[in-house]
Amino acid sequence: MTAQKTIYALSSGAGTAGVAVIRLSGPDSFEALTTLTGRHDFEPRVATLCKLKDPDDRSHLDHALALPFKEPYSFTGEDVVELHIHGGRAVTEGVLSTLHKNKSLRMAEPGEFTRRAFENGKMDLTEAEGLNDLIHAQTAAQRQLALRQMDGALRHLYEGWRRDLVSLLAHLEADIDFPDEDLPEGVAEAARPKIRTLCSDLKGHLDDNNKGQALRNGFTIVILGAPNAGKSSLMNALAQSDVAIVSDEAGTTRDAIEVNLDLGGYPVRFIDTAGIRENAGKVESEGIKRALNKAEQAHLKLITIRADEWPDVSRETLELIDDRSFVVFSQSDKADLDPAMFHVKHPSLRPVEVTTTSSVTQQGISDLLEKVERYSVAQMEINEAPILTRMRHRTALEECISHLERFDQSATLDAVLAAEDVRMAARCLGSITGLIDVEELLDVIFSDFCIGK
Ligand SMILES: Nc1nc2c(c(=O)[nH]1)N(C=O)[C@@H](CNc1ccc(C(=O)N[C@@H](CCC(=O)O)C(=O)O)cc1)CN2
Ligand SMILES: Nc1nc2c(ncn2[C@@H]2O[C@H](COP(=O)(O)OP(=O)(O)OP(=O)(O)O)[C@@H](O)[C@H]2O)c(=O)[nH]1
Ligand SMILES: [Mg+2]
Repeated sequence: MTAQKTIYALSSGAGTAGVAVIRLSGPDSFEALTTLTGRHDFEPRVATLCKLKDPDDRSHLDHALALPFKEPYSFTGEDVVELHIHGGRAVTEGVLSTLHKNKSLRMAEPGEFTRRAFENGKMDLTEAEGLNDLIHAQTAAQRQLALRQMDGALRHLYEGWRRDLVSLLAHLEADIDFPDEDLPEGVAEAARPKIRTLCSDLKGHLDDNNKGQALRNGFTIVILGAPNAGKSSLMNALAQSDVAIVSDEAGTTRDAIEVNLDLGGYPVRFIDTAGIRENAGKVESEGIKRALNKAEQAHLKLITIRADEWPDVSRETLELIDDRSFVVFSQSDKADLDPAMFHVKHPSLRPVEVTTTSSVTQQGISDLLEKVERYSVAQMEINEAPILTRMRHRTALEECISHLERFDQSATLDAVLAAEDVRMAARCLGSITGLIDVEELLDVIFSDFCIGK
């Protein structure tokens, strides 16, 4: 492999801070450190206090800690130098522009350090994705999920399955290449039950109610109902902040408004939407279209119905109520209503809960929040089993299953076809971990990272 160009980037966040870290990786990292300090006496994995200077005019840039790592024992597997500098704008800009003048270096692209770690075998793609998830984790449960994936939970699962397929494939191919040799009868037949078991393991793994994806992306709760039902007021009451505009004018909310909450360590996103009604004007109709669109993506819908208008509920509102909905009788301070009335009037509808709230008196708000938390946590709670977190993995696993299901038919027909199905299935698993040739995938995955990571 040809030596890669040495890259550098600010690895800590933007903005003023006590300390910032600039990271260099590649064959010229140590040389660049010498250029900045005029010193050669650095020891791998030992932090050394040193003065950084611009080699052109000897101007003083910072008093810094330099921490070098000798390849292959570094995050990227290459020579790495970390400069732990003072975190102000002038210092970071000064050091970065000095590095910029060094012709043997270039700025890192987003995710490039991690990409090199992957290319040097420090991690597979699922671990790299876990690392990215860890950096973006907003809640404790998301952090745990990401750390588990970084530790290789998915890598071991998918690699195990792939190894099983590769070993079956070896037998099938031996049978094709040496049909007259003294091999056991019906290799394809013998593989059949194993393939079926694997297929059902894969399906079991996929059949997770999208738990991992919900936990990773946040559990989406959409507040819906007629104009003036009190949706924006409810959202503000739940979030305990004035995120959405409230007014007595019907049709106040047009765009969907989001607020993220941490409920017991689990990420929940509330979305307030435009009131749904017929014969709305042009802008409001667009808002309603967006509301219905959000309703389709919702993990849970809060359907607000004004207590003081009951039992008058529009058809549009009733149609939204399903087994992933709570009915919320809003503005309970205006009318005293028993939640049980809902079932009496609409026995065929099956909302999970029916509650009453008032955004003015706060009646029922904390009770609703508790019910919402219980429901969403139950949908996201994970056990020890490795858990699927991405659409990319789901699609590849589904494709893998389709090849395995085709094997069942091919095995009766033709050993060559059967082997090809197994090979394709193994390839699908390999594309998830990246332990096969997946060059075109890499740009997509790593461009999603931050610079300096
Ligand atoms: N200063 C600093 N802090 C950091 C990082 C970093 O790169 N720099 N990390 C960056 O993400 C995380 C720690 N992850 C790291 C992972 C591997 C290696 C490393 O040097 N690995 C070598 C040696 C392993 C060992 O000593 O056990 C290797 O894998 O060969 C360093 C950091 C979080 N904190
Ligand atoms: N008394 C009382 N008034 C409320 C309550 N909730 C909302 N209101 C009032 O009802 C009116 C409409 O409230 P919003 O929260 O803007 O209603 P909305 O459903 O978001 O309305 P649109 O965005 O137009 O669809 C405002 O005047 C609020 O002050 C409540 O719990 N009690
Ligand atoms: Mg509103």
